[in-house]
Amino acid sequence: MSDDLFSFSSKDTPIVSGHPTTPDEEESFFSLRPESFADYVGQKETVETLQIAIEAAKKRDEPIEHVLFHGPPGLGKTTLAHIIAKEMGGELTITSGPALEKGGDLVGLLTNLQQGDILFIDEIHRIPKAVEEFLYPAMEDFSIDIVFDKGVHARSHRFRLNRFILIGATTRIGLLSAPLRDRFGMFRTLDFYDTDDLQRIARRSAALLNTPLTPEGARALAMRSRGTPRILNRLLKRVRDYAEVRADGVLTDEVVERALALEGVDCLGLTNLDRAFLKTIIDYYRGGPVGIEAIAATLQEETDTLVDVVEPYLLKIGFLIRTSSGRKVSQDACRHLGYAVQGKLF
Ligand SMILES: Nc1ncnc2c1ncn2[C@@H]1O[C@H](COP(=O)(O)OP(=O)(O)OP(=O)(O)O)[C@@H](O)[C@H]1O
Ligand SMILES: [Mg+2]
Repeated sequence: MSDDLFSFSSKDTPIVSGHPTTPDEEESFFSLRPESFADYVGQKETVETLQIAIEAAKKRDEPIEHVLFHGPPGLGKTTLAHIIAKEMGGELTITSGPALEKGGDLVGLLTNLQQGDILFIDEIHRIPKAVEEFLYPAMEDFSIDIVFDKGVHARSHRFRLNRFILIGATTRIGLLSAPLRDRFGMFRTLDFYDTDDLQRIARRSAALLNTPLTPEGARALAMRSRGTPRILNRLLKRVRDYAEVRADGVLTDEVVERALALEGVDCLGLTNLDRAFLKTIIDYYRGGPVGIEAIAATLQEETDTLVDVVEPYLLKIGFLIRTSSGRKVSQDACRHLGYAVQGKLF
C-alpha cells in the first residue's frame, strides 16, 4: 500500500468535491450559472418536461406543480430552480433542510410567499420530521395548521397560504419519506453529463471568462470533470491560472493535463480521495465486498461525503459495484490504479 494513502482527505481537495466550499465561492460562480433554458446544457428530457409544464401552467394562469430534483452534487439542481423562478416570474426563496430547525422557521418562510413565488429547499431529505409535517398541508392544500396552547386547551387554527411552488432538491432520494415524495407533482433525476455536453459547458464558461480554450483543451477538461458541471467550472479556473503563469494563457490539452496533474486529478478525473477510496477496498478488504462504514472508518472520512460525493461517479463508470453484502471494486478500477489483475482476483 502506498504511503500517501492517508495523507490527504476531501478537505484538502475542495476543488473537486461537488459541494461549494463557501458561499463566496458559489457567488463567484454565479456569472457562470446559466440563466435560461437556452443556456442550460444537457438534461434534455428534464428541460423539456419543465418547459411543457411551465407553458401549460402559464396558459392556465396558475403556478406549476411542486418539483423534486434528485442527483449528485453539482449537476444543476439549484440552477434549474433559478431558471424556473425566472420563467414563472416568481420570487425565489432558498433554504435547506438542515436550516429549518423548527416548524416556526418554515411557517415564517411560507407565510411570506406571494402567489407564484418559489420556495427552494435544498437537501430536503435532511428536514426534521416535525418540520416536514407542516409541509404536507402546505404543499397539498396551501394551508398550515398551527396549534395554540397544549393539552385540553389546545386549539388548532388553519392559515391559508398563497399558491406557491415548492422545489425540493436531494442527493439521497432513499432518505425522503414516502408521504413527502408523493406530494411532488414532478420528480426528475439529473444524471451525470456526457463529454459532449461538458465540452459545450467548458466552451461557454471559457468564453464568459475570456479564456482561450482549444477544442482539444475542452475535451481534456470534459474528460476530467467527473460528469459534473460544477467540477468542470472549478477545474477550468485552476487551469486558467496555470496557463497564465506557466504557459502562454491558452488552454490546450497539454496545459489542461499538466495543470490538473498538479491538482491530483488523473486522466479519468479521479481525485486523491477517489483513489484512496478504491485503494482502501483493495488493500484492506481484498477488493470487497465491504460495508461503507468500514471504509469510512479506515479512511477517516465522513460516510456522507463518501456516499454523496465519491461513490456516485465511481458507480457510474463501473469502478465500484454495490452488492447486498457491501461495496466491491471492479477489475477495470484495479487496472486503472496499476494493480495486476490475474484471472479472477476477487
Ligand atoms: N446544465 C448546465 N449547463 C451549464 N452549466 C451548468 C449546468 N448545470 C450546472 N452548471 C454549472 O454548475 C454549477 C453548479 O450547479 P448547481 O449549483 O445548480 O448544482 P446543484 O445540483 O444544485 O448542486 P448541489 O447539490 O451541490 O447543490 C452552476 O453554478 C453552473 O455554473
Ligand atoms: Mg445546489
